[in-house]
Formats: sequence, C-alpha cells, structure tokens
Amino acid sequence: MPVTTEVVMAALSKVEEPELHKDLVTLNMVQDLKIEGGKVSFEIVLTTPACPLRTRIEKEARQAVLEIAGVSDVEIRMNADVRSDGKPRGLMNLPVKNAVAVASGKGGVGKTTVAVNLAVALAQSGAKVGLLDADIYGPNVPTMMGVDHLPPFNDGKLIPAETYGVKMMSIGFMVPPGKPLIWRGPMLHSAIRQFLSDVAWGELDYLIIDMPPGTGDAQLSLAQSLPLSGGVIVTLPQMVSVEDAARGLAMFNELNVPVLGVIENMSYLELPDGTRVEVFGKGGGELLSKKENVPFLGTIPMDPGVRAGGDEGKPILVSQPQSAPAKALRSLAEQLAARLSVNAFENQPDVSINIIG
Ligand SMILES: Nc1ncnc2c1ncn2[C@@H]1O[C@H](COP(=O)(O)OP(=O)(O)OP(=O)(O)O)[C@@H](O)[C@H]1O
Repeated sequence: MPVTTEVVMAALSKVEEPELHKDLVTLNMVQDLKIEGGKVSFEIVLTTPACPLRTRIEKEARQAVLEIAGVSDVEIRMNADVRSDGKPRGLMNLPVKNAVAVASGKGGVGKTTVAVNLAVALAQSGAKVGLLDADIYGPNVPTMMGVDHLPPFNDGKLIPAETYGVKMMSIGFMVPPGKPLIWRGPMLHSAIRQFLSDVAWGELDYLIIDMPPGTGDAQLSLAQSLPLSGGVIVTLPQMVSVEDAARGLAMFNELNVPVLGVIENMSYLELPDGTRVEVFGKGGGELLSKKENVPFLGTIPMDPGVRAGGDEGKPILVSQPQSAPAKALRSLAEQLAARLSVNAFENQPDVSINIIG
C-alpha cells in the first residue's frame, strides 16, 4: 500500500506537544509534507526556537511516521514561529509578539544580570530579541552588554544598539555618566513612552524589560504604556529577599500583569572540590512560589564568571556558554519561552500559528 498524506497526518495527530497538550496536526505544526515512495519529509514549526522539548517532539514524530508500513526514511526539519500573546502594544502598536518584565523587590539581587542573559539566550536560540533597560535609577545594561553608544538616528527614530544578536536601548545612553538620575512622575512617564514609541525596534519575538528595583511609579508607567505578556521576579534564597520579592509579585497582580514565575539567583557557590556553600541561605525562591501559587522557574548558581561577564560586557552565555550558570540561564530562558507559548495559546486557542504583519 502506498504511503499517503492522510496516513502520515493521522500518525502525527497522535504525537502530542507536551506543553500545549494538543497534537502536532491540530496545532498546525506540521508543514511542507512531501512523500516520495517510502521517503517522508516535513517541517515541524515549533512555537518558539527556545523550545525545551524540541528533541523529544522530533523523536516522537519520527518514531510515529517510521511505524507506518512502507515508510523507509523520515526527514524532519525543525523550525519555529513564535506565537504572539495577541495584545496590542501601546500607542504605536509595536510589532512585538511578547513583552516580559524582569523585576525584583529590591536592588542587588541580579535582576539586570538575569534580564541580560535571558535576552542573550533567547537570541542564541534563533529568536528576534530586544532588551529595554527601564532601570532608570541604575541603567547597567549597556555595561553588561559591552556597548557605550547608540548608532546614529535614522528617520527621526532612535536606533537600538545591537550586540550578541540582541537589540538594546537604555536610559544610560541619554545621560552623562556619573550624573545622578532624579526623576519626577511626568518626566519618567514620558521617558518610558519615548523608549517605546521613538525607537525603531522592528519586529521582535521577545522584548525583555529590565525594570527598576522596587515597586513604584516607573513600573506603573511601563505597565500602562505597554501591555505586558507577563513578569518574572528575581530573588535571592534568603528570607528577607523573599519578602521583598513578594511585594514585587503583589505589584504585578495590582497592575494585572500575569506572573510567569520566580527565578532564584545566587542559590549556591560551588567550590572546586564540588562542595556547595549556600551563601544566601536556601529554598527561598521555591517557598515564595508555593506560598504565592506561581511557577518556580529555577535557580542560578553564584559564580565569579557571571560577575566578570557583567563587568566585561560579555554575558556568561557568550564568555563561558558551557559553564553551570550559563546552562541554568539557558534552561530558564527555555522555561520562560515555553510558558509564553502556553499563555499565548490559552489566550487565543483558535489561532494556531500567529504571524505578525
Ligand atoms: N549568579 C551570580 N553569580 C555571581 N555574581 C552575580 C550573579 N548574579 C549577579 N551577580 C553580580 O551581582 C551584582 C548585582 O547584580 P545586578 O546588577 O544584576 O543586580 P540588580 O538586581 O539588577 O541590581 P540593581 O537593581 O541595583 O541594578 C553584579 O555585580 C553582578 O555581576
């Protein structure tokens, strides 16, 4: 019996996308199916290039098709088309499929480090990524990304700097170094709006926003100016930090920003003999996520390479991509991308693949 499109699609309709809990055919993920005798080839279009289950999906699809009588060879090309959460992005309707705020209850917990590395990890996976440094009190993103100036204006628009595949904009480019940044409400609001309306971001799969620490005017302004797909809270394992982070979560709730999860930074320091020292205590991130009933995305170890990467403008995902903290950050970026895909799907279940433009 010859192998037909119907038989192949029927086999693939038994393969489930494990996060979305629907099969590949229903999700319209199977494209460009070709059959030549016993040879079957097709493309699987994932909902994010940072899909943590990419290998599993490919393996299960291959197995399902190989089980069809008469199939001798299966060629699968893996591709991705990031889903949008479907929210219009502010006055300018920016072509940004997902916007994610990275926040913390207070300063110094590694919020900027996490935002920078999440952006780089998503870009390394193949996504189109922007990074907005909205930390108006301490704009450190340019230093951590190793950039000290913007390209010239074009067509009256600010052009974002681009490094490590990430488009980046920061208030740090607008003010003389070392000058204290004192913001009043209306000025703050207009600066944030300018970042969104006067910057030529272009099409983005993910815009990562490094929020100022704390819970105040800037956060409110941002959430009002740009509907967010969700927010991530960074905390240390210690209890004081967890209490601050809980305030950050309350802020997201008040602003109607869906909480994507909690990230625990500097969870332990691993010594050369393998011993782990819990410098800032233990388990705060998980405790917070249980108490507040929000997802726990994972932990990042403390590592001198992370600090050095920030100081040298070369994020650890670039300087030491195989190190333990780089692996942890990559996995966090994948968890985040997967959650965004699930949320986008739940918001618009009838839109299988959502393309901007
Ligand atoms: N996992 C880590 N291991 C080692 N050092 C880290 C780690 N995460 C962050 N750091 C370092 O801790 C310091 C604070 O980090 P960062 O500036 O990212 O924090 P922040 O929460 O954004 O602070 P602020 O809100 O004050 O800007 C930096 O020197 C950074 O390099």
